[in-house]
Parts: sequence; C-alpha cells; structure tokens
Amino acid sequence: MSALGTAPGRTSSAARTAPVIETDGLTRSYPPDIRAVSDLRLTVNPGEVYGFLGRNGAGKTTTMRMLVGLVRPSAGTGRVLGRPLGDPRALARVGSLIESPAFEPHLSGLDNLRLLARYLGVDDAQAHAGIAEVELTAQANHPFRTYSLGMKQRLGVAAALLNDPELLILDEPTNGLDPAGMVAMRDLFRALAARGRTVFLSSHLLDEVEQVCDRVGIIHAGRLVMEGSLAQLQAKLGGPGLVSVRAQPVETALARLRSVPGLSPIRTNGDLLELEIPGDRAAEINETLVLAGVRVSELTVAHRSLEDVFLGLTGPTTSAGSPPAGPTAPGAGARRVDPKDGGE
Ligand SMILES: Nc1ncnc2c1ncn2[C@@H]1O[C@H](COP(=O)(O)OP(=O)(O)OP(=O)(O)O)[C@@H](O)[C@H]1O
Repeated sequence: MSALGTAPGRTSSAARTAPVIETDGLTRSYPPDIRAVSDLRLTVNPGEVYGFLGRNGAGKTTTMRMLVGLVRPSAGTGRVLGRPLGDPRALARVGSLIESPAFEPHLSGLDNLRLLARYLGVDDAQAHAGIAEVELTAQANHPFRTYSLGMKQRLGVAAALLNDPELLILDEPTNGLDPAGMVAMRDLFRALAARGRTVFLSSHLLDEVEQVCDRVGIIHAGRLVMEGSLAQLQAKLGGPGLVSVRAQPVETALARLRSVPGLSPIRTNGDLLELEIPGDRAAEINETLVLAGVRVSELTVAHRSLEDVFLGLTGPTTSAGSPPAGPTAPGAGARRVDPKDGGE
C-alpha cells in the first residue's frame, strides 16, 4: 500500500500536497457473488477537477458511497482528506451529492436550503449564496415539487456547497441539465477548483469529462482501467479516427493529399474523401487543400465515443457479460434499477 495521506488539516503544507482522496485495493462485493468495485486504486489531488468515468453499472456510485462512508468496503483501504473512509472529521469538510437529497416537496428551494443550513449550523446567507451560485435565483421561492430534474439537481449541488467544503463528491451532477445548465455547472466546478477546492465527479459522458476535468479515472466493470491527466487520456484517444472532407475539384484534392505522408484518403465517394488519421490533423488537411486551390465545403471529424475508449482500453465486452477482470456475477455490469434515479 502506498503512503496514504499523512496528517490532515488546512494549515499543514504536507496536507496541501497530499492526495485528497486515495484508495488502495478498495473492493465492494454484494452477495451472492457480485464484485461491484474491485481492487480500486485512486488518487485525487488537491485543487483538481477529477472525472470518474464509466458506463452504467461500472461501479461509480458504489465507489462514491464508500468514499463518504455510506457503504463499507469489503476489502482494501482509503483515505479522504487524510482520514480513514467514513471519518466524521473528514466528512464535515466534504460536500456530496450521491443520492437525491431528501428535500421537502412543499417548501421552496431556498427554504429547503435554509433548513439544511440551520441543521449544518451554517449561516443563512450561505443558502442565498448557494442558490445564486447554481443560478436558481429566479426559482428560489418556487415549491421544490415544481422543480424540473435539472433544477432539483442544481439544488442538490447548492446543498453540497452549503458548508463550503474542501472536497465535493458529486455523482453525475449534470444529469438532467439542459446545455446551458451544463455549461454553468462546468463553470462552477472550474471556479471551485480555482479557489483551491477539489471536485470529484462521476459521469458516463466522455465529452463532459473532457471539457471540465484535469484528471480522469476510467472504471469498467468495477476495475480502474486508466487514471491520468486529460492529456494522457487524449493521447490514448488520439489514435486514428475518421475524418471526412468534401472537396472540389476532387482529383486535385486527392493528388494533393496523397503527396503528404499519412494523409492519403482510404475511401472516396464522389467529392467526399475519407481519411483515417488522428483528428488533430484536420486543420492541416484543410490548410493543405486550400493552399492547393481546392474548395473545402465540409470537414468532419468522427466523434470518438466512450464506447470506443472502452474498446481501446479493455477490449470488446457485451453489456450483459463482463471481461475476466470485471464483476463476477452473471450479468454483472448490466444496469441495476436503482431507487435513487428510478433506473435508466
Ligand atoms: N446494493 C446492491 N446490491 C447488489 N448489487 C449492487 C448493489 N449496488 C450496486 N450493485 C451492483 O454493482 C454494480 C455497480 O453499480 P453502481 O451503481 O456502483 O454503478 P454506476 O457506475 O454508478 O452505475 P450508474 O451510472 O448506472 O449509476 C452493478 O452491477 C450493480 O448492479
């Protein structure tokens, strides 16, 4: 086991550089033989936005529940803010959104937060600040029961922020948000990181993680298949992808591209040329063609999905099956209908 966090505390310089979350061999099994999380070794550093990426049933929620002491590990150890998992002294400095918080349906969003603020012993002003921070001011006095899924989610994040936590642990925080809400939430996470807070969020959306996270851990069938910086993830994704170019005159375009090493089209269909190259060479293709007097009317880089990343990192699996390293139960990795979100 690595040197898990030493003495915690805001004032210690050692604590500032020690990981905020560190786990070693963290495992959670469910009877009769489901391995929801297996031998997980995570390192989350202070001040970063860390994306915990995995598809449905990968083990994200179970991991987060262990981190905040809601579920006891079957094996392995971990530390949060330098203290053992579930230690109340650490949890007092953590804000989390894992299960939907039990808000009072007939109270307004603001009154719900005030109630929670009183319970946590924090100033009422924090409730107002939280509402503003998640951009719910216009709906602050509407009853919670009238809130959309996205508004409920934003109120949940505001609740997690109430005690001005050093670490936020958020399970799929952008679930249900519209595109503008997603952008606002991403901005909030970056702003929190800029203030030295650490954000550990889960997602099954590669795009989302790429846009907001500094580091990424990819969990698949209960196991961590990759952990590293966004640049390292992108390097893994930077392999050949499919770039399509619509260009005229097509003969000139073909001849020009064939003359540049590595840019030879693999297929042509009328004036559409397809190249299998890293997507970051798209601008080079455009420039090459334009300088050769070719008109480029369309240039698309095929989007690489999370599925592609998994296939690249783990090899093919079926949704009902699992690779040898994954959950041990038949059907492990398939979606469990969870009361927290009512399933898919
Ligand atoms: N209480 C439980 N009892 C039995 N199996 C469970 C329990 N909780 C989780 N599992 C199983 O553990 C695996 C991981 O579930 P988990 O909820 O952690 O995944 P997830 O990555 O959060 O998925 P999602 O994105 O769908 O929320 C799944 O196969 C799930 O069915």
